[in-house]
Amino acid sequence: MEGLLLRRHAQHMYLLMGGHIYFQTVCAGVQTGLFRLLDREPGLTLAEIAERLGLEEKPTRILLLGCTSLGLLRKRRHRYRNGYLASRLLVDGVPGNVVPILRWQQEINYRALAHFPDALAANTNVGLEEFPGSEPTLYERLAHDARLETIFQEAMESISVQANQLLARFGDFSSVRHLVDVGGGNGTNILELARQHPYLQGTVFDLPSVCTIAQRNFQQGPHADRLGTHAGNCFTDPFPEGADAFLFCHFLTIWSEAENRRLLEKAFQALPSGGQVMIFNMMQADDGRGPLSAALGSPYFLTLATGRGMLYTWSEYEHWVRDAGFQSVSRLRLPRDHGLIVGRKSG
Ligand SMILES: C[S@@+](CC[C@H](N)C(=O)[O-])C[C@H]1O[C@@H](n2cnc3c(N)ncnc32)[C@H](O)[C@@H]1O
Repeated sequence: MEGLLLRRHAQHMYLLMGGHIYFQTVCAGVQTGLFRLLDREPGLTLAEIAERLGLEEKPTRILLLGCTSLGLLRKRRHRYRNGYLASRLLVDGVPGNVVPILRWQQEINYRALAHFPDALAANTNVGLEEFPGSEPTLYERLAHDARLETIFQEAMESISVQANQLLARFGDFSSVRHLVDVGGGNGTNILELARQHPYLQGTVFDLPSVCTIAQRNFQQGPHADRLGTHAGNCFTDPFPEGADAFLFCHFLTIWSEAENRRLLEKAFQALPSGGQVMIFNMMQADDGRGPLSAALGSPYFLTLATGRGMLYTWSEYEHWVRDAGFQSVSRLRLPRDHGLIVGRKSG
């Protein structure tokens, strides 16, 4: 019995200790084009795969062994096919694929997260030293590198695009006329909201280099007349005027409690009576036991993004919203560990 128990724990230990290898195996499957190849031509042999990918047979064997034992490929006799996860999530171009997220993890987060233990000791984002520049946040440093900034924004879009559909579908925007998306990134959220709500006017309030990307996306789309950008720093510049709702979408996870309180108070001051504040992101359970998404997301904010954020609990956000002056605070639980908290400025 004890042997069985130990074996099960040992299996779990493999998962914990081999995480870096698992991750690189998945990335290698994407980067070599293996999953794309098997999507086009399922049932190839080792030799055929090696030949088509332009690799030697031995490294191809290692890659196939890794992907098969991780459940990403299925092997029958001598032939390989994509498993469910690989075919749904790891093939470029398949709707809902996570390839941009993997690219972000690999090119931006991976090396930086090796500094996690140091970040715990220093209580700041020491992982930032992997990126040139002197600015205190990842977002500002990315402005020096257009390639990395695009990788970052595409990953955010990929993360947000599914979640945003939940926001647009379940959030109540019926009384909103002008929504400002604070830290709205490349405009994906507001584009989706504008598509679903024909009377909604939207503004992305983000750093200048990011607003350029959002503006380009708006001009290419069908709602250019209703969408715009406002370049600035949400802490040091005034919030745009004329909004009756401020949305903080995957944004308050970045900052400290004190900074979030400041942002919510600033939103309260800038809103007319009846105006709303909306917080939409992954939520940590009030009992602090998870979910896993919150546990895995939080080290990124400490070690790299700003050194000041994490995935906070529902109750923390609700307290801050109330303390900022909002009333009728409500929470809406959504799939993918997401949630929407809304507060209203009473008239
Ligand atoms: C995690 S991304 C979220 C993007 C978008 N809201 C979404 O849900 O996909 C954070 C965004 O905040 C922006 N940002 C960071 N610091 C900012 C600041 N001080 N003022 C305004 N925007 C900022 C970044 O440029 C980035 O687009």
